[in-house]
Amino acid sequence: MAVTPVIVAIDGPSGTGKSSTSKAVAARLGLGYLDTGAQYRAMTWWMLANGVDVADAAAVAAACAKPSIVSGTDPLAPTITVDGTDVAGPIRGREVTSAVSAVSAVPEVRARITELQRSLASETAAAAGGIVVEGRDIGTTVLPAADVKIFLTASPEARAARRSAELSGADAAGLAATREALLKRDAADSGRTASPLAKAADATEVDTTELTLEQVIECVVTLVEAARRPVR
Ligand SMILES: Nc1ncnc2c1ncn2[C@@H]1O[C@H](COP(=O)(O)OP(=O)(O)OP(=O)(O)O)[C@@H](O)[C@H]1O
Ligand SMILES: Nc1ccn([C@@H]2O[C@H](COP(=O)(O)O)[C@@H](O)[C@H]2O)c(=O)n1
Repeated sequence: MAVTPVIVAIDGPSGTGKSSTSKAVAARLGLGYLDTGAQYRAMTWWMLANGVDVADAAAVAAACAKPSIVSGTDPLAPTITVDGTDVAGPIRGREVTSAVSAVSAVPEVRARITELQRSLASETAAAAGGIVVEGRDIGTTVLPAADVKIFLTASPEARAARRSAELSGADAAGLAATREALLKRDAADSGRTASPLAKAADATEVDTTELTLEQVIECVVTLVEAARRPVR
């Protein structure tokens, strides 16, 4: 049975499992995948690489039209380039992670990246039969007409433990520091004026604290399959 393209928005705070879940759901259902956080990180990487003071919102706004940010939407091999350079590794570094909330709070940055996201989402959805887009404001602002909206949550302790597990040898002090850094970024992302991190009124909230990643993936796949409509 032919089905219409499905648009899936997955939002939530840091470390709730958005990327892992979105990639797996997209791969399982044969859909495209867009990591919008990677786009804000790529913009931040470019600002830092070009000596723009990320605390100066006017300077960030004046420069944000310059970089060419290109995202690949294959969930099995997502890519991100800036002016043709592969930045998938550098955008995960500590310097970018510390600066990204300041850059993403600038309205001109959001306007530019939101436009990129909308056009990529519609092109990819048409070509691949749908797309899973993950971020902070997808269900509220970027794609408010998405067919499925999910808001993932988890306790700060669970999120910090998951992040620390990625770093071998993380101790109790490291865990506490990771927890504080996650909460600081969430507070900045939720507190900004322009398109803050928020649950859309019509999103389904999934608390992943006590769930395995596989259980979260199953839950989202079930919601997406229920929303897919046959072509008339
Ligand atoms: N339900 C789960 N149970 C255990 N570990 C999980 C679960 N979901 C995700 N993880 C692990 O938690 C870590 C963070 O997950 P992920 O990167 O998907 O989160 P995120 O919400 O995309 O984070 P960020 O917003 O910071 O990019 C990863 O190591 C992932 O494997
Ligand atoms: N839709 C989005 C997605 C992300 N951000 C900002 O980017 C930061 C990094 O996101 P990760 O998912 O890679 O951790 C995030 O902290 C936000 O500042 C955003 O504003 N909107």
